[in-house]
Amino acid sequence: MATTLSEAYRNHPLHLHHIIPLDFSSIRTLPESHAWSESNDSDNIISYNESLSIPIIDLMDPYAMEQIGLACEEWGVFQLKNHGIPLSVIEEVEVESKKLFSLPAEQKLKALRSPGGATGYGRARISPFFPKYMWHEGFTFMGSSGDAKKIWPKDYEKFCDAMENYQKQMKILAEKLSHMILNFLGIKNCSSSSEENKWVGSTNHIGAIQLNFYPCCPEPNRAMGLAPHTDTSFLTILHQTLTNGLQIFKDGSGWVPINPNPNTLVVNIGDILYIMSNARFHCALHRVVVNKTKQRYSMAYFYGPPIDYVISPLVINSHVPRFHALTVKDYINIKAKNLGGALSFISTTSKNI
Ligand SMILES: O=C(O)CCC(=O)C(=O)O
Ligand SMILES: [Fe+2]
Repeated sequence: MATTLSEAYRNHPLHLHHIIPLDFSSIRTLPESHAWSESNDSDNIISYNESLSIPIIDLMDPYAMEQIGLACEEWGVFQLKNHGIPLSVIEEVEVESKKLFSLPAEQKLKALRSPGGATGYGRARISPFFPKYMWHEGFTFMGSSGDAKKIWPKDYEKFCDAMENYQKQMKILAEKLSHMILNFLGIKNCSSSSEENKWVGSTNHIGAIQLNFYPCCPEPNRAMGLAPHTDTSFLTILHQTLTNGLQIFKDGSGWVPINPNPNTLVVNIGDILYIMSNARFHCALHRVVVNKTKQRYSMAYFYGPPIDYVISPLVINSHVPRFHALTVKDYINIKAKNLGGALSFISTTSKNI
């Protein structure tokens, strides 16, 4: 699976300086290379406010499907409790991620992502689109992590077991949520749907884990943990440790924090579902800000259709399709070149295509 995703990235290899993270353990002041202008932040951050809170949905609630659908329309993101993933599975992943990121830089670099690769250790893949570097390091894998074996040739088993369990659980949850969301959209009743959505629940899908680490930052107001982006996935399920930082952009309101709640996962829709919903759902633009005294970790699971699947708006009714149909691979290629401009690139009303 990693190979097929790499096929999509191979045409857009990155320079090494966009892959190798800073060795944060030796840094005491914010380097110019990581100093973003102040204006991107404080004015725009909305503090936590009852009327502007991301919905928390109980998966056991009999009306969960409707609540999820409404949250996707209004926010493109929601928090999920009673999700069924055992706490021990999440705790182990947290322990193993912390172990990984606390290793000396030279050990982590043994698993450095290759320039055209999709998996391994490194900066966020969106780095080349921004003038400054992010206060972040990450580790990506799909299926069993061969890269963990490069880091720990003998002791990789605990890490790999924890990650495999987490991935298995995340896949089950992602399938369940995908069925609910497609049902909400009425896709189940659409004549061509059963063929089109066969990837949900099959082994023929893309499932990737992204471990993120945001070290303490000497000048958090001038730094950026993860710059604004949307995920390419169908949907993303995220566990965050108990440090604030994740924010979602809401038109007319600005950046709204998604503060961590114990035993609660964050679910956001990705570009592929946004396209399939014909823009009925909200596009979940998000970013991460950093902290002076608290480290932050997150573990994202990206779920989506296989690379050769044709994505197109499925909710047409009397509406005009707002996007051109294209394969996942072609969309990944367009996004690798355009990032935030990718959706307008495939828009039926834009002049780009
Ligand atoms: O760290 C987070 O909370 C968000 C991570 C994220 O957006 C990503 O990995 O795509
Ligand atoms: Fe993201």
